[in-house]
Amino acid sequence: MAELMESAIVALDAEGQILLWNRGAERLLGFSSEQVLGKLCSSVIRCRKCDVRDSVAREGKIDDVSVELDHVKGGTVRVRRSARAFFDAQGRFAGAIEILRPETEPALKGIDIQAPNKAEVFHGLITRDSALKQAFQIIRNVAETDATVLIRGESGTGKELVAQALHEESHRRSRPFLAINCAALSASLLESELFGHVRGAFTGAIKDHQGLFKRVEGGTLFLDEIAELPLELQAKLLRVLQERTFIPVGGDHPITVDVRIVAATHRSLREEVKAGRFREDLMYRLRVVPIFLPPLRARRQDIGLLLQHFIDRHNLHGPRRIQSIEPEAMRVLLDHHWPGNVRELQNVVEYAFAVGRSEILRLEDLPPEFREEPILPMAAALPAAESESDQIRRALASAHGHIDRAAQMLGMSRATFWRKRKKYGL
Ligand SMILES: Nc1ncnc2c1ncn2[C@@H]1O[C@H](COP(=O)(O)OP(=O)(O)OP(=O)(O)O)[C@@H](O)[C@H]1O
Repeated sequence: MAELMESAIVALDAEGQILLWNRGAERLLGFSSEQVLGKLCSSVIRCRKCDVRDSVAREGKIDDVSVELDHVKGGTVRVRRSARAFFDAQGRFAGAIEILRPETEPALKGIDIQAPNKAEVFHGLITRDSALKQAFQIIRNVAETDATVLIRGESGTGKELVAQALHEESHRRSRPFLAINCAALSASLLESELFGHVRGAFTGAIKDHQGLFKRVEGGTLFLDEIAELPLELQAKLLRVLQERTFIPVGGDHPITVDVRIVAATHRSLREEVKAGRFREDLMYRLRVVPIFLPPLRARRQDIGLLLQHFIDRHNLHGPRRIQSIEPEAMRVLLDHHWPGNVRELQNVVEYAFAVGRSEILRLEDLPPEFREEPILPMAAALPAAESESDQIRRALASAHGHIDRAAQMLGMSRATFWRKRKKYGL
């Protein structure tokens, strides 16, 4: 208890007005309670890039998020912020209580994040899995460097969240984080999107267009599905990595940029190099620090944890509450192959909330593929009335997450299949 009294504790209402400011907060940031009570937190401690309150309202809590706050003497203090929301009688977000710890202090007692099988929360990623916890540690270690990071993992394993975590943990956190999917655009559009173009570079280029590399200056650029980057653009990316310069489409002089690249792939780049589709020199440049995210089926202990997490989130906001999971439904969920990983699990919970009516999550509240194992040899075998999203879901389940095979089953190109999957959140 004495320790809690020493911690910096702050309470805010839904608008961000400061309701409570204890002695610990006075010591940490230098402002007296008289100076801050009743004022807007954004005008006093001016959190850098602080969307923390939005997250608390949405998620009900945040754990150990790194933020930068103003100190009374000028300058800033980097703190780790944990918060719990409180709600009014109608269930509306009414404010939050926060605990702030200086960045250098060890984690809160009682949250022993290193112990095996204990859940660890890291920038929105939750896990009990030791391989994923190791990945978090690598992220913490390399975040402050400018080393290029290559994240490998199946779709829905949290690659984009990891890239964001790297950005948030790095000195670039107050600069932009931008992401692009290299599989979603044609080569020429992708080139223009990445590097920009000058007026008159091609028909329709009526004015200069700033590319992502320029817009992200000082920050982090996340290149998802990097294995799909066309060969001609690979040379251009290599140049950015080696010389920190690029030439916009149609331009005639190089532009210098300071950008950290984080790339991700669900394929082995080594295999792509062997097949002649990816430049070996670029692979080495990109995978200075490789981070592997295991699929959900390889970390079964996370299934229950994530189910609970997503159910809690819905319980907090929606009209319906789920208090327990029927044993048969739980068995099916634990046995599932999870080709779409955490994203798929998130969607299954959403489906169950939309379809079910009781406080118990039952087998019949799960999507159809959980009730009968799908056998899907060809697109022709699909029931005519099935929606496109259901077709994609079934194809993915049948192909055990193999994107190429699933796309082939539905007679789609990889890129089209990918786009549709993203559209339906599968
Ligand atoms: N460990 C985790 N804990 C909580 N949520 C997670 C976790 N991993 C992923 N998610 C959630 O799952 C969804 C998919 O994550 P994300 O977009 O980062 O995956 P991805 O690997 O980048 O997928 P894709 O390759 O298909 O773009 C997001 O809503 C994310 O918040």
